[in-house]
Amino acid sequence: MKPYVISNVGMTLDGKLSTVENDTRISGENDLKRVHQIRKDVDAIMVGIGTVLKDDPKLTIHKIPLENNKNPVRIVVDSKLRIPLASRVLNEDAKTVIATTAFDNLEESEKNKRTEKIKELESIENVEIVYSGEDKVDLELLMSKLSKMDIKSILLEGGGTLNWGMFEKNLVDEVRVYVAPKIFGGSNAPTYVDGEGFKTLEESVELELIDYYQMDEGIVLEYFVKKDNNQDNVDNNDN
Ligand SMILES: NC(=O)c1ccc[n+]([C@@H]2O[C@H](COP(=O)([O-])OP(=O)(O)OC[C@H]3O[C@@H](n4cnc5c(N)ncnc54)[C@H](O)[C@@H]3O)[C@@H](O)[C@H]2O)c1
Ligand SMILES: Nc1nc(=O)c(N)c(NC[C@H](O)[C@H](O)[C@H](O)COP(=O)(O)O)[nH]1
Repeated sequence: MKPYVISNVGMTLDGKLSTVENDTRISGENDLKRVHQIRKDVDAIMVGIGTVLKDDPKLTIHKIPLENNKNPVRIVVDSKLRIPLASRVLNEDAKTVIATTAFDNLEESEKNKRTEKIKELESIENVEIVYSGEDKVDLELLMSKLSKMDIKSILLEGGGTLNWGMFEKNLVDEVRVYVAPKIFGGSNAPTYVDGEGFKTLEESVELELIDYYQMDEGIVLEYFVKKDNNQDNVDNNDN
């Protein structure tokens, strides 16, 4: 079994997640409230280390009242443990899982640096480190470990590289995108799904429209990710 994954982004009409200079003012105020409602509905929020380094997000519920809810678990996919200790995502507002990789194949000095960083991270009360794969995080293994940690639903917020990793492994179940009436341009600007890319239509992700509606000055599009049959069988066999 794996957690149910909802991918949500704020995107410009030309598919960008920020400008080339990392201006990320895309969603309007009501859309941010929509995003925080999803945060309230899920067990965890997941981002890649690139997003933490660029945005320093809090990844807590603060645009709508938290009421008696707890903040969702924050998951940062960070294969080389680059996360700065001062990151807001490491504060005491919620539990934080750092998803990283084994590193016994590294040479001595690198190994020592990792061990040092792990000691510093583990000294932070609400931080847990989860190891999956080598070089880059094995996202399928991570999903299975998170499911065993009672994380049954995840809001995947991005960025484009992590979104690619998750789509490539067919780990996304739902897509919700706010499309702003803006054009950022820039072949180097981050897009919704970056990474290697599918080579053929057959390999690509197929979506089934659930709903669409206006929001602020933009429009929200919601889809299910179509799963091919044998993938469903695989999921069932995991039960
Ligand atoms: N507008 C939005 O909704 C939104 C949401 C999130 C991020 N962003 C923007 O996206 C940009 C960050 O995106 P990004 O692509 O640079 O970084 P990212 O946040 O996607 O993090 C990717 C990094 O995660 C690590 N990683 C480890 N294992 C991985 C795996 N198996 N697959 C993929 N990544 C793995 C790697 O270090 C990789 O470089 C920033 O500009 C941020 O503002 C925008
Ligand atoms: N849906 C959405 N619309 C945007 O316009 C935008 N810039 C983000 N960015 C996603 C990123 O993961 C964090 O949502 C923000 O960086 C702010 O996060 P916080 O409020 O600090 O938790 N997400």
